[in-house]
Amino acid sequence: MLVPVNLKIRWFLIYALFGLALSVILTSIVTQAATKQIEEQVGSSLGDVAFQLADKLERGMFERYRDMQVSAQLMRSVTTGEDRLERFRRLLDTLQQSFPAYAWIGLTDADGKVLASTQGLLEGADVSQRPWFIEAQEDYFIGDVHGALLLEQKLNPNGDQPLRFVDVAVPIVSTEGEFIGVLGAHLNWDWATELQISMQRSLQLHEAAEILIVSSENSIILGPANLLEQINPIQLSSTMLSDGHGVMAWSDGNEYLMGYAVAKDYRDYRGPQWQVMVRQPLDIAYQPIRELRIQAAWIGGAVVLVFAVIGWMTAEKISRPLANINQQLEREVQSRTAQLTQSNQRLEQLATTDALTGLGNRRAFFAASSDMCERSKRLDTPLAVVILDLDHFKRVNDTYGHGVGDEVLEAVGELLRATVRQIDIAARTGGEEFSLLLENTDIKGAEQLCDRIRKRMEQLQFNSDKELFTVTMSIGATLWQPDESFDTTLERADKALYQAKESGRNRVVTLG
Ligand SMILES: Nc1nc2c(ncn2[C@@H]2O[C@H](COP(=O)(O)OP(=O)(O)OP(=O)(O)O)[C@@H](O)[C@H]2O)c(=O)[nH]1
Repeated sequence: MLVPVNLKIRWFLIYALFGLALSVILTSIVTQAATKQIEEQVGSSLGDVAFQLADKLERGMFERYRDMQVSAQLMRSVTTGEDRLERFRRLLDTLQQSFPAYAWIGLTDADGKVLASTQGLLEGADVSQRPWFIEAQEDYFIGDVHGALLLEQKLNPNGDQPLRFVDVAVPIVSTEGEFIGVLGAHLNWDWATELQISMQRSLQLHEAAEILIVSSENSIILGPANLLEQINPIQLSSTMLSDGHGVMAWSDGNEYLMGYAVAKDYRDYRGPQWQVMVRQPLDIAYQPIRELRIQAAWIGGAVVLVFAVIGWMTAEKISRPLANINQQLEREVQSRTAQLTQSNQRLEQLATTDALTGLGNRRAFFAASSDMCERSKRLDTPLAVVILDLDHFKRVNDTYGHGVGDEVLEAVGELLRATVRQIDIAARTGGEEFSLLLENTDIKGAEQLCDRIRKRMEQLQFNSDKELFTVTMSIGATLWQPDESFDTTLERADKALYQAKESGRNRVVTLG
């Protein structure tokens, strides 16, 4: 037996949907976990690079600050001697050679006049209005990135890119505690660029990752050319101010996975507080997740397929017995319905049939009368109503016994059945009383038929133990009038019957 197709499809779909839901949930869990992991791993890797660069920058600046401090110590102890300035110049040159990023180192007097400098550059110049000189009169000074016009002309007369510098300056105070000058250095900012390039190598695995250095005034002092000098749009919250990583939206509308670090101070030394940011576009950082999603989609598709196939096969197994039961039930219901219909028909027949003669009973007669009156009216055809009553039937019973009487009644039933048409109604409406409804029959036709019945009855011979005998019947007939009730018609038929009895029995009387 075949399993119904829609049941299989339903089962198939339920399993497929279940598989789909399962793979969607699993994919979402896996990709969420992977996203977190990538954020954590890539973010901390970017953060590490930021931290290392911040540390290198800060350490570099700290070392320059120490260079200046040590040199200043040396210089303050050398206050005499004609070649004093020449010795200072040599010291500064040596210092410059020890660290090539020194673009210029100079010693000023207390009024800001350059006394000695590397390669004698700007000697005699007045730098009293320069921030590094002004600030360094009080305490050491670490300046942010800036250009320097005079130095630029000397050091880079044909350069395409303007030079940028950071300043380190310390006051020189005599042993008596008197301020006698400033030792200042301009550090070529290319130094930081080199550090940045060297760190960039650590980012090889992070495609499109960029390093940015932000000044204490929140301006981008190192990074991609299009971002230089711009204000850093990322507002690090107070909880982020130290080192860390996270996903952040940039002012270009893109999101970046970003590691960041702020250069740390050393003991009493306070550096320039540069902030290093290492950022990778989020869509590139999340590339592995996209790949994972594609893989998960393939696996999910396979899971859905497997589930669907299981569903299809299970449907065979589960639905076959169900279908069997269903069919059995259907057969059972059909058979029970047929039995019930038969029983109902039988009951209906019993309720409307006279058991002795097999003709319709009184109930059937009246039920049929309303239909026939209706049809007669509609078709405008006459309807004859006849009442037949056996004559002296009491005598038959009394003389030959009730059983013989019944046989007579049965014979009347057969006679009537055989005489009337299929469309007519013959019923036993009383003990020895019968009635007919004759469709499309006028009073003349009714009279002829009744007389035929009467004659046949008269001729029927009955056999009792004692003798042969005959029974006659009296018949009253009339027509149903469309404007009258059926009871009125019956009363008229009964009246005709009465007249037949009164006028000698074994006759037919018709009324109207
Ligand atoms: N055998 C038999 N007799 C029945 C049955 N039903 C009624 N009878 C009898 O029919 C008789 C009817 O008698 P009455 O009403 O006096 O009428 P009648 O003897 O036919 O006289 P008229 O009708 O005046 O000719 C009664 O004796 C009833 O017992 C039946 O089913 N079987």
